[in-house]
Formats: sequence, structure tokens, C-alpha cells
Amino acid sequence: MNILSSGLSFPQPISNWKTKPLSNQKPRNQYQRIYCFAHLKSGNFSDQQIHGLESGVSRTKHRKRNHLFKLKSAVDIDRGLDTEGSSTAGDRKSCYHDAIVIGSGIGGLVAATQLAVQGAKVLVLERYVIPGGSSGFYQRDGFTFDVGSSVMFGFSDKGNLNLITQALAAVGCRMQVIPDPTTVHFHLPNGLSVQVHREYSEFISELADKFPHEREGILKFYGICWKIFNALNSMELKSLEEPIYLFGQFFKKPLECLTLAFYLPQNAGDIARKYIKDPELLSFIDAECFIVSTVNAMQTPMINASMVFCDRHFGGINYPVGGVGEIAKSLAKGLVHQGSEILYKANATSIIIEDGKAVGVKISDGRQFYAKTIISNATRWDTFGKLLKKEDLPEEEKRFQEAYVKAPSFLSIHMGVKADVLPPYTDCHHFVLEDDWKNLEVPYGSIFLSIPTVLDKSLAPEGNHILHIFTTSSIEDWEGLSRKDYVAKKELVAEKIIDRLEKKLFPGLKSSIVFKEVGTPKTHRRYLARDSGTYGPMPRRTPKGLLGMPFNTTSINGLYCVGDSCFPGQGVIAVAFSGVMCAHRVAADLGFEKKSPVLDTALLKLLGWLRTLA
Ligand SMILES: NC(=O)c1ccc[n+]([C@@H]2O[C@H](COP(=O)([O-])OP(=O)(O)OC[C@H]3O[C@@H](n4cnc5c(N)ncnc54)[C@H](O)[C@@H]3O)[C@@H](O)[C@H]2O)c1
Ligand SMILES: CC(C)=CCC/C(C)=C/C=C/C(C)=C/C=C/C(C)=C/C=C/C=C(C)/C=C/C=C(C)/C=C/C=C(\C)CCC=C(C)C
Repeated sequence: MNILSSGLSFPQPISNWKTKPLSNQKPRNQYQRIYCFAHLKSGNFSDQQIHGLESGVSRTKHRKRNHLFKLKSAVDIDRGLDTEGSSTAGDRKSCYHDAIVIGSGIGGLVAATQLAVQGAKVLVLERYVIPGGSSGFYQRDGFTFDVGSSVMFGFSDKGNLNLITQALAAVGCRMQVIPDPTTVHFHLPNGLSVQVHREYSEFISELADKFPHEREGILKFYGICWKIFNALNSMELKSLEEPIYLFGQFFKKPLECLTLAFYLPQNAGDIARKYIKDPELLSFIDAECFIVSTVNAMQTPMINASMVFCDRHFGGINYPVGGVGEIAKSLAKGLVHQGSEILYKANATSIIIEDGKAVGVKISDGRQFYAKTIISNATRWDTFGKLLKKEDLPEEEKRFQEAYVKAPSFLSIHMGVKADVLPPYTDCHHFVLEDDWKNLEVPYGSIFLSIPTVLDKSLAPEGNHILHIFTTSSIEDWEGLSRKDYVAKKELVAEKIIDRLEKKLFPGLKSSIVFKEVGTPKTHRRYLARDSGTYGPMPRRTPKGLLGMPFNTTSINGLYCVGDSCFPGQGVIAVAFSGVMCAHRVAADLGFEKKSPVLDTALLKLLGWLRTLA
């Protein structure tokens, strides 16, 4: 696949980032520039060199933190390896980390930074040239595109659920954000149009005006969402697999914990049906859930639905100035400033197991890295299907794969358009399902659209807007085609989607296009390293809410998972929470936090048993 036609490809060269490499240390290539920067911590640099670091961390702090590591330069890591690419015991010691994180998606970065601020030495291995995974970015012709969604939850400055803000703050970063007045504008069958206003009362009165006979049901359903959200928001969020924390929370906030425990095995659709009877309103709630979980309300955990349906009004949706990619860039930079490392173009090919314990990671150029714990931010399908031997699939993972399937991937179109094609006051995010509710979950049935330049004009050249259009699509649709047929199919499918948007929302859209790039599920698989390009896990049948979702520990000693195939699932804020939980459990296992081995065993057994009930 050539880079230009592949959609999600080259980002801004790393050399354009505002990092300062060492003046007398010549990086061999772009990734080493960052890598060298990361290795400032090695301690063998002059004051002047260290001064070149644009870090907020003081020089003494850097030296203190890193006195254990006496690497001369970035290249020393390579030299510590013998010619076969495997390390000797002595070398292994010099390359030894507390944790290795495979992948720098938001899940991986949050886990890594949370551990690093506790004093752990973390190495992040990222196969691509920049951090962020599905929350990355790329630049073309003056446009800065978000790779994935531009809808940011958890990015406000209040409450306990602003996990993105908190993750950044932990490494001393604070980003400027632009409040979005409307989370999403739904354009639905039978001319139903609903704007989800930032102001809760405005949203409720708009919805109740459309369904006056259901006013009470609407208030009751969303009221329960608030009850759950308020319980969540009142707690300090950490690992549910860590008994000292979990029992402590039950002691401090018994009512809130019981509320959460009560709703943990429930789905939004069942609760909606208790209060709402109008089939069209129930279909609207399906659409609300679909954008959260890519499945309908009957399959969407109530806790997840509540989190999204309330945070959008509580903290609001806030867009980071400069694009979503800035979040991952800031976290990666923060990680390095904490004295940990991130290595790009490091494609993990296997997790090294010794005596049943995960002890290291091998990357595609043959190098091996060792650590006390290994955290995989690859999907569980990739972790247990590729990084570990498929045939050794643990029982727990078999159960996960029986309960959850890979959600389809996306066809995504990144476009630059002339600004005047958008009517005044166009909202930033849209969801379009034209004629038939039955098409909600059908591939290409519904269309997601983000126009981040409505909020941040700096992402496009003057007089232009960005349109990021995406729709569900499966990898099977794109396999077995010749190059020519593949390219032709991409153009054809994209044209149909653009036609639909032209008809429904923006007359003249086609002739306003100044830039267009189409990505398919194959593009997602290639650039995001996600099995089948999947968007994340999706329940195979009606789930028992979140009960069946695995947390971060795995049945392999020393191996943890983080990201959207862990509790609580898909979504940037969801994977940020998974990162927080993972870091807490790992920190306890590494001795950075209190731990009780007896309670640990009991709780992990109990949670494992509860999952079998799902
Ligand atoms: N598609 C969208 O619209 C979109 C957009 C933004 C965010 N999201 C959300 O982000 C969530 C995913 O976040 P996440 O943190 O779980 O994962 P992610 O897929 O975003 O990131 C995983 C990272 O791991 C890297 N990686 C994978 N295998 C690797 C290997 N073998 N060696 C080295 N690196 C490897 C990838 O390159 C990627 O950077 C999704 O659930 C989704 O909700 C989705
Ligand atoms: C442990 C046991 C058994 C009992 C203890 C009880 C207890 C204390 C439970 C506690 C539970 C907790 C703490 C749960 C926490 C859950 C959280 C924080 C869930 C968060 C979920 C967030 C989600 C699902 C966010 C999803 C966001 C998404 C997917 C947004 C998507 C947007 C798009 C895809 C784009 C839409 C785009 C357009 C253009 C419309």
C-alpha cells in the first residue's frame, strides 16, 4: 500500500517538535533524536548539555533520579546486546526496567506516566514514529488531522472523572482547551434532529419537546445516569483489582460503591425500557449508545452510558488546542521528563516468558528488553494471538474471546474543504442515519462526522475546514482485492458517503473538496496495529453490563493489559481509566504502593469468579 493512498500515514516529522536534542550527539535518524533526548537521564552529560533540555524538571532532580543508569548514550542500549540480539545477564541488568509498556496509545501512556511519577523506570516501546495510536495525528498540505475521534470526555477542570486533565497534570502538563457547545448533533430517520447541548437542561427540553408524552420517562432515565455518574465522580478512581483501595472505598463511600456494584451488571437498554415506551425514543437511545460502544443500548453497559451521558454536561466536551494529537505528545514528553523512556519504531514481536513469568519483550530488529513487569497496550487479541503463542491461550482469555468479539473497523475520510460550504453555526460533531433505524449497526449504515476546525481554526489553512468522516466497515470487505481494485473501491465507497452528506447536510460539498484521503480497515490495521483494524471489543451476546470485562492483570505472572480490551472498554477516557487502574495494580506489585498478598489473592479469585457469571 503506498503511503499517500493509505489514509493514516506520515505525521509531522519529529524534527519539527519543540524538543531540543543534544548539540554534540548526532542522532542517526529522527527517532533517535527523541531517543537521545530520552536518554539525557543517563547522567554523563555536561551542565550545558543538560541545560538544553526544555524540561521543567531541575538538573539535580534528573541526576538523582537517574543515578542508577550509567548509559553513555542512546546507542549504548544497542551495544549492551550481543550480536545475536539477545542480552547477557550483565547487560540485562543495565537495561532493566520496572515496567515495559508495549504501545503508546492513551491507555499505554497513562499507565506509563502514572508509574513514572511514582518513581518507576518505565520503557515504552512504540512501533510507529509518534505516540498516540488511535489518538494520534497526521499532517498534510497545512491540515492537522486527528487520526480518530475528536470528541474528548474527561478533559474539564472539575470533579474526579476528568481523567485526561489529571493524567496530564500528573506530569506537569496543562493544555489549553476549547469548550464545545454541542457534544453531537443527531440527524436521524423521520426528520428527527437532536442537538446534545452542553447545558443539560437545554438538552432535556429539546428532547422532551420532541417526545412530550415521554417527558417523565426521559427525566427518569437520564436521572439514573446522573445517580451513577455522581457516585463515580465522588470517588478517587484507582484499581478495582487492588483490595486495600477497593475495601477502603466501600468504607468511605458505602452508598456510592453499592450503587456502582448494583449497576455494574446492567445495560442501558433494560433501564431505558423501564421508563420509556416510545419505540422511536428508544431508538434514539440506541443511537446515543451506538456512538459510545458501537452497539445498541441493550448491549451497552449502564455505567459506560452514564459516564458519557453526564460528563458531556458536567465537565463538558473540550477540544485541545492544536488537535487531539497534542495530548499524546504532551504525555510522551512528560514521561521523558520524569526520567523514563519511549522508543519509537520499536515493533514488539514477542513477550519473553521465563518460568511462566513475563520478563521481557523482543522487538523486530532482534533486540530484547527486560523488566520486572510487562504491560501490553496492544489489543488482547494481538497480545494473546501474536505477542504470545496462540496455542497457549489461558482459560481467562478464552472466556474473554467467547464473550467479546472484535468490533468492526472504520472507513475514514479525512478531507479539507472550502469554509463557505458549511452553513453558519454548524456544530462540530454530527451523527447521520438517514432513513431506517434498522441501519444503525449495519456497515456503512450510519455516518460519524467531526469538524474540529469549527472549534480550532489553526488546524487548517485559512478559508478551509477539516471534515473527518467515518463509518463502520469490516476488514473482510477489503481483503483479496488487487491494488487497482482496492484503490477503486475506496474511491467508490468514499464517494457514496460524501454524496449522502451532501444530500443531508452540506449542498455543494463535493465541489468544495480541496484535499481528500481515504483510510480503510486495512489502514487501521497497518498503522494502529490493531487486529483486523478493530475499533475495540464488542459483546457477542447481551452482556451483563461491565461484569465480564477483564481488568488489567492476566493469568500470566508479570503480564498486564491496558487499553480498550480491558475494563471499561472503548473510548479515550475509558482507556485513560484503564491506564490509571493498571498503573495502580502494577505499582502495588512493584512495591511502590501498599499491598496485601492475602487480600490480593482473595480479591483476584473473587473477580475471576464474578466474570464467569457474566
Ligand atoms: N477510531 C476512533 O475513532 C478513535 C479515535 C480516538 C480514540 N479512540 C479510542 O482509543 C481507544 C484505543 O486506545 P488504546 O490506548 O487502547 O490503544 P491504541 O490502539 O490507540 O494504541 C495502541 C498503541 O500501541 C501500539 N502498538 C500496538 N502493537 C504494538 C507492538 N506490537 N509493538 C509496539 N507498539 C505497538 C500502536 O502502534 C498504538 O500506538 C479506542 O477504544 C477508541 O475508543 C478511537
Ligand atoms: C469490583 C466490583 C465487583 C464491585 C465494586 C463496585 C465498584 C466500586 C465499581 C466501580 C466501578 C467503576 C469505578 C467504574 C468506572 C467506569 C468508567 C470510568 C467508565 C468510563 C467509560 C467511558 C466511556 C465508555 C467513554 C466512551 C467514549 C466514547 C467511545 C466516545 C466516543 C465518541 C466517538 C466514537 C465519536 C463520536 C463521534 C461523532 C462524530 C459523533
